[in-house]
Amino acid sequence: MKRDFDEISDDEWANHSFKPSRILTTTQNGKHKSNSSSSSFFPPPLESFAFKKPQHNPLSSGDDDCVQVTEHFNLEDDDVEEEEETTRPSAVNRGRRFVVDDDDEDEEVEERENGADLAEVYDIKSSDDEWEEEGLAVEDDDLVGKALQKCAKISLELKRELYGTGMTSCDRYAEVEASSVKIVTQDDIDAACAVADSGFQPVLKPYQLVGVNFLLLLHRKGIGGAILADEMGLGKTIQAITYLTLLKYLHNDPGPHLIVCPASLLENWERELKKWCPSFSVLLYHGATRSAYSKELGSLAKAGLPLPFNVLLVCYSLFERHSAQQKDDRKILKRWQWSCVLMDEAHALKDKNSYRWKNLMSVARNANQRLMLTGTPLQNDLHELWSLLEFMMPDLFATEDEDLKKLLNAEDGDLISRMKSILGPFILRRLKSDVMQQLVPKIQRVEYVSMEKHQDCAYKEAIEEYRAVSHARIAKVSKGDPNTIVGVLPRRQISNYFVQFRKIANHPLLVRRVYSDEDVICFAKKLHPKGAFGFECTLERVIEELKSYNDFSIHRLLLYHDINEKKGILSDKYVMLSAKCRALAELLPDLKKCGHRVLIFSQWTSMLDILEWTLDVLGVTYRRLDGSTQVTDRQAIVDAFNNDTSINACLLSTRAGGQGLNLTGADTVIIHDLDFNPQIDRQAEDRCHRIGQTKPVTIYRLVTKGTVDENVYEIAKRKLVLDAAVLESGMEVNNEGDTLTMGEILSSLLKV
Ligand SMILES: Nc1ncnc2c1ncn2[C@@H]1O[C@H](COP(=O)(O)OP(=O)(O)OP(=O)(O)O)[C@@H](O)[C@H]1O
Repeated sequence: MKRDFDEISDDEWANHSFKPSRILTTTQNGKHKSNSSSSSFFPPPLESFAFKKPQHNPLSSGDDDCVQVTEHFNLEDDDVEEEEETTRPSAVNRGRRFVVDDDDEDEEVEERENGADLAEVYDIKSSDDEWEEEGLAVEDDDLVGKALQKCAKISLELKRELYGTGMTSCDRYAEVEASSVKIVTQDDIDAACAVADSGFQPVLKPYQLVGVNFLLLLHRKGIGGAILADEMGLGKTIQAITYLTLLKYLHNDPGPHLIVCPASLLENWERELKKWCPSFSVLLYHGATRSAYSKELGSLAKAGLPLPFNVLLVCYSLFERHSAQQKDDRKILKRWQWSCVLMDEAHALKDKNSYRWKNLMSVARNANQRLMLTGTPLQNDLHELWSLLEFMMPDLFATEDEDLKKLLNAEDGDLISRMKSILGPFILRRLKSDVMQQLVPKIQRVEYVSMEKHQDCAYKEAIEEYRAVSHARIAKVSKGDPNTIVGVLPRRQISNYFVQFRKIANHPLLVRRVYSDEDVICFAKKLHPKGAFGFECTLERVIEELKSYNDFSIHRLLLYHDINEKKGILSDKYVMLSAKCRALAELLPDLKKCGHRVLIFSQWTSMLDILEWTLDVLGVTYRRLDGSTQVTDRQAIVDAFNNDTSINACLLSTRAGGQGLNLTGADTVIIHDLDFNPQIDRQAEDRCHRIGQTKPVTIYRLVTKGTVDENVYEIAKRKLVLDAAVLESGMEVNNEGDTLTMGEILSSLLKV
């Protein structure tokens, strides 16, 4: 079957976490006890964190903007694709900020400003006996426990610093508005950000000021990583930019900083940097001009000259591909000692085995600090969260992937509380409900829609077809339960069936049912002489290709080639064959009449095509943004939508349009098809529920009744329980209800 769900690759589907890794069982007598509550555990005294203004104001010196090229300059640096990159000793040692590796005492350690590495400062133990004394001994195979040991002292010290001695058991920094740590105040920010001739005066909200202090605190303590995980739209970008400004102002550190973000956000970052820190020079390293800059940067590096900018802004794709140009780019990036490598939407690093993770790590490992911004740090499971931790602090969290995977799949209440303790010192997360009482309300609605005859028949036919195929297969290979396909059908096939059911639940035109094989042969005969598939293509090949098309794709092809005979181009009534499109037909005109403006998200571009048709039929004006939209056009589309109230709607693919964009021109979000990963949908809904929104926001989730849509919704809800349990204080996992795997769902659907 031809792939027509462009936003999701086959690999992604195959690896999609449908597994119910979060059947959460709270152990009654958990083998491991959380160490964070150990009261017999007193860390060594720390230096004072009191804020001192520098004697010398770095802003007054023009030369301070110049940044030295690292001396570890190696033109022959290999890219990470060449296998053992991440374990190469030189890469590990070069920029190493602290060492906690128990048995490698000879490691070369770069001394910190205050003359000691973190392992020394926090007196991290090297032998089991010493841990035993502290009541923190763990078994050899307890990977989480080991990491917890390493974090415990850092954690306690930082918590004490933030909360005072009475509150060391607090799990997160959310409530630190009353924090005793005030390294900087708004006055300091005024002084640091003041630029002559600029009418703009940045004023941080109180919790944002806390966020900046949190980052400065970790920096002062020489902690090489941090995760700023405030909910979407609370201003992480602004806090990060202010922090970088203060590094220059307080610590005479003008960079260079490397900022990595999704392509859609490059322009927004450039704009916010210009607005909030106009004194920084920023180089956007992307698109056509990149190769020109690449040569220039390469020459600068070769000549050992300082970089002429404070911030280099790049997108994640630079770390994903294997083209010669991208390999060259990465080699160049590795040559500089970055002060801060900042990753926006850092959940993009949830897969430690991806090229993106490894390539970016090979650049970021040497940085003084790896700062991650994400409103959704916990995506599908704890294993993915660990990938983020390992990226942030490789020395602390690196471990054998396979062992960890097994361990973190066995999620339970005790493990979750231990993960909370591990995260404690490094993560700052505030929820909108915590800090922005004045933020407009968000109303959640789930619309269960009912299929009518055509769609219902299509769904039932698909069940019959797949049931017959899978039963034949089961009969052939298995003598076991005839009603389970798990372990009998290949995973990919289960996944394909599931996708087919999801498609029909979304729109029946996403499969071929209207056009028969005879129709297809007839169309092929018309299309072949027109060279629709190239003039060298044989008629047989055209027929074969067309047979793999869905109804909508054939309709579009006929439309394009103007072939409109009997049962040719479909009439508008076909677009209303889906329950969801009919729901839109009811909802959108009303919303338009009341002046509401709407964001409509789908995971599939082919579905967005059908939605365009639907909106045309309904007379709703719209813009569209998906993965195929030129990066240079994306901000213009966002601006056009936000500023032009005559545009009623914006169609977005959940992947390309769901992250980072500010679309406060809308006050309504429709999630047309839900993702298994609820964080993806959360990201999408917060495009308009954010600072700057003045109207209450309504979120509609469309779920087709009696289809796998309902299972996807259940799985997504369950995953949010884990998210709240790990990242929110006071929330606990519960054992109510099991989450089925995709295979189990299909088994029950296909059983006789
Ligand atoms: N203190 C402030 N004063 C004025 N505007 C602000 C302030 N803080 C944030 N904003 C504005 O609020 C909007 C949301 O901020 P931002 O994009 O930084 O949020 P975010 O947390 O990074 O969101 P996401 O997770 O969706 O990327 C932006 O338009 C930003 O300019």
